[in-house]
Parts: sequence; C-alpha cells; structure tokens
Amino acid sequence: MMTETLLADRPATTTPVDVLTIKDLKAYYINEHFGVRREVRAVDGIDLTVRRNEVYGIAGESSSGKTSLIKTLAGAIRPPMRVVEGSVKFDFGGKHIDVYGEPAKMQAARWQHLSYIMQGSMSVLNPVRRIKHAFNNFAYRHMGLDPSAFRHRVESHLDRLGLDASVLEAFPHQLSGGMRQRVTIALATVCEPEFIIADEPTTALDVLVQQDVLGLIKEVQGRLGSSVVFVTHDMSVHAAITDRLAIMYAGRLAEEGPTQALFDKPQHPYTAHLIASLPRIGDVSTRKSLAGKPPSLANPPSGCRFHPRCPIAIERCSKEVPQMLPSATGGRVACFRAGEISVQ
Ligand SMILES: Nc1ncnc2c1ncn2[C@@H]1O[C@H](COP(=O)(O)OP(=O)(O)OP(=O)(O)O)[C@@H](O)[C@H]1O
Repeated sequence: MMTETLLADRPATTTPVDVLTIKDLKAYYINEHFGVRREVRAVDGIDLTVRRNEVYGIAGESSSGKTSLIKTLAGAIRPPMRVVEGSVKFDFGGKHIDVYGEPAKMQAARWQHLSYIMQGSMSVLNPVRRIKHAFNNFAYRHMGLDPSAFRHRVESHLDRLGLDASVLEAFPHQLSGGMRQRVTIALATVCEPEFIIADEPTTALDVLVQQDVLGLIKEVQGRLGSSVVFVTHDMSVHAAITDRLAIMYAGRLAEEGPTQALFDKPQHPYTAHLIASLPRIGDVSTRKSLAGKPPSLANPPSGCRFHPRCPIAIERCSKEVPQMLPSATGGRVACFRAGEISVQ
C-alpha cells in the first residue's frame, strides 16, 4: 500500500482537548501456583493522552500489550489481570470518570459515551438472532426513546452509513464479512459516543473491504467529533486512518507522535524497523527482518526492553530504562539514541 498517498489525503486535527488521560499505568496478569507468583507485565508504566476528535493509533507486534492496554483503559479487565498502579481518567464533555476510582460510573458510560468495534463481528452479533436484536439489546436502554422513535433513529443511522434498513431483519450469516463489520460500526456508533475503541476491526477483511470499513470509521468519527483509539499491528492501516500514533514494545511505549512525522522521520529504531518492513510498490529488494523475538513479559530484559534486538544499542541501553521524552518531530520517544537510525 502506498502510505505516502494515504497520508497526504488526511486533514489535520486542530482540537487539542484531552478526553482520556492515562498516568503511569501498570496492569499485570498475576498468577500464583503452589506459592510461586508469576507476573506478566503486559502494561508497564504507560502515560498518554487522547484528544477529542482525533484517531489515536496503537501499533506494535503480537504480544506487545496492545489489547491489554485497551482493556485496561476501558475498565474491562478480569482476573488474573490487575491494575497495580496508575490511573485512567476520562473527561466526557465535563463529565469526569476515574475508571479505577469509580467503576460503577464507567459501567454506566458504556455505549452512550464509550463503545467498541472489535475484530470479527460475531462477538457482538448473536448468530441465531436477527441483527435488530443486537440494536435492541445494546443500544435501546441507553437512548431513552420510545420503540418507534428508536427504530426510526436506528434506520436513519444505518442510512447515513450506507446500509439498508433491511439488514435489521437479517441473520448475521446472511451478510458478508464486510457488511457485518459495517453493521457492528453502526451498532457501536448509534448512541453517538464520544469515545470509540477499535480493536483490529479490519484484520480479517480483504484489502478493498478494509478500505471501505476504514473510510466508514473515519467518516463517522468526523461527523460525531468523537475520539477513536485504533489498535492494529498493520502499519499501513495506521497510515491510512490515524492522526497520532503510539508504538508499543513489550508493555511500554517506544514512541508516540503525529502519524505523518512518525512515518517521515521515526525516532526510535523499533519504529524505523516497523516502517522499513512495509512493502513498497516497485521495490523488489528483500526486507531484512529484525533479529530475535519479542521478550517474555514475565521476565523482560533490563534497561530498554528493545536493547537485545536493537541494531544501535549501547551499553547504557541494557542498564537504564529510557524515559519518554519530547522528540525532535513533535512527539515523544524513549531511546538514548533517538533519531540516530534512518529508514532503509
Ligand atoms: N490471561 C492471560 N494470562 C497471562 N498472560 C496473558 C493473558 N492474556 C494475555 N497475556 C500476555 O500478555 C502479553 C500481552 O498480550 P496482548 O494480547 O495484550 O498483546 P497484543 O499486542 O494485543 O497481541 P496481539 O496483537 O497478538 O493480540 C502477552 O505476553 C500475552 O501472552
């Protein structure tokens, strides 16, 4: 995919109002067997903010902690996962919610203020019930409308999203994968939430349907002025849809910044590697893969967790943990040698 073209088409975001603030967040999977405690440090000291009316991407290879982070920020964690430190706070237009201080408030905010678009629509669509039941189950009680006004609202929302009202009478298996994903986007946005979490929503779709679904998410986000946290390992999808991008490695942030700047001039060697491994039209050279594999989060390396795989690591990298500091490209980066590597 030609990331340059996709990036050039994107309008800039101009409203720097924070809707989500995460401070020093640590969330671990903690198991104890026969008195031996095992901690998987999936989210390990994350600070970030998401602004109103932006698409904020979270990238990183498998097991870097992306899903654990979004579960934690949505207050959707279950044992053995536990938040051991830090805070997650939302500001929904003046309505403040401290996710771990006020769990009941967070529960009440679901659908109306915060909703999800998941990978694979079948997690929200019951295979043996018509689509309309999903709307009735999830959205009806949050909207305070009588049944006919609710039906009218759902139908006009579907219409704006290019879906015919007849989908409400269909069973999920009667729709294509792309159509089902459009329905789940409609379901997640019918209450006009301020905050939408999209977890790998296009991963199972083919490229053309993927473009269509991305366009739809961007359009709904723009119309509602919502914030979207968009998680995927696919950097070309981030290039197409996100305004700012965070790169996760082994439970921590490696880099964060405006998506375009991050693609143009990655400051962290891991970001540079992710961008360099994207296929480019006309380039027939073999892409060099990164040596080694992501570390175990039960026993991560000392210092910078990326240092055993980093082509420019120095002694300091194995001893000290680099902090996220302002980067030369208007973002933040956690690297003692920030900016010293170029994309091949
Ligand atoms: N229930 C669990 N118990 C123990 N460890 C877990 C559990 N769920 C996830 N993990 C571990 O937490 C770490 C982060 O996993 P997570 O699913 O958040 O990563 P991810 O970046 O979303 O990966 P993927 O892209 O493959 O979904 C991994 O090491 C994973 O093995």
